[in-house]
Amino acid sequence: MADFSGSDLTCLRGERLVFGGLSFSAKSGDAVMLRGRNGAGKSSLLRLMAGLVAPRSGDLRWNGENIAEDRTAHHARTHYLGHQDAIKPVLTVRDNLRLWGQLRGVRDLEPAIDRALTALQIHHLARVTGRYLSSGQKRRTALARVLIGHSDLWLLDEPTVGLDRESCAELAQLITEFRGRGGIVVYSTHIDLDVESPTILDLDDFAIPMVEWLAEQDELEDMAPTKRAASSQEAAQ
Ligand SMILES: Nc1ncnc2c1ncn2[C@@H]1O[C@H](COP(=O)(O)OP(=O)(O)OP(=O)(O)O)[C@@H](O)[C@H]1O
Repeated sequence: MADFSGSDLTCLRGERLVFGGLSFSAKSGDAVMLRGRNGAGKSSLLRLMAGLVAPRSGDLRWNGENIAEDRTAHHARTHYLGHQDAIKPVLTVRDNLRLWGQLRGVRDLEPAIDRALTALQIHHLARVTGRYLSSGQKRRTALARVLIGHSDLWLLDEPTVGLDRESCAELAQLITEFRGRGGIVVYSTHIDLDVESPTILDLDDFAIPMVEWLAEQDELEDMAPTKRAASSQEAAQ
């Protein structure tokens, strides 16, 4: 039984504190749905969960171990699907999937690609190059990547964008099957995806009001001379 949790997370993007005091916990078979207004920090949280950026404070743990301790292990167990489909325009759909599988060191790659193409109903597009795909077909190809190779954690940022109603239903079914195999899925969406009883994490509940953010900036500025004094002392020693 796997356990994925975050405690007291604060996220800084650029110079802006996006959210603070955010905690969550998920176990094998769980689904966590992120929601919140535009800019609330759903993508940012997914990037923290993927280990692509570090939280400003707080930590993320997999089976009790901080994911920052072994990023390679965390990347190996995680499939992260961001906003960008990252489909190479000059490669065919099959070659895109093959490249991805090779990068992840997937064994028995060709049958795995066939299964993913079938699951996403894009087998007929296998020989089409990326540049000729519609946005929905690109999204399905990106989702097919998630099915290639073993993973314990799916992090899906707006997976339904560009998908028609039928594809959304198929995605919900793939999520159900993944959960049935003990996977944990965290996803953001602005539309209703038919996923059974997800835990809902509303990022609006963790927004840091501008006034608090400004106070924090003042604190940081006040701290700066102290830090400078400390580092010049350190240099003198
Ligand atoms: N690369 C970046 N550099 C600086 N600030 C960023 C960056 N990316 C996002 N932000 C800021 O971080 C905040 C959170 O953005 P994020 O994309 O995580 O929100 P979101 O909830 O996913 O939004 P949406 O629903 O519009 O996709 C926003 O205020 C945004 O302007």
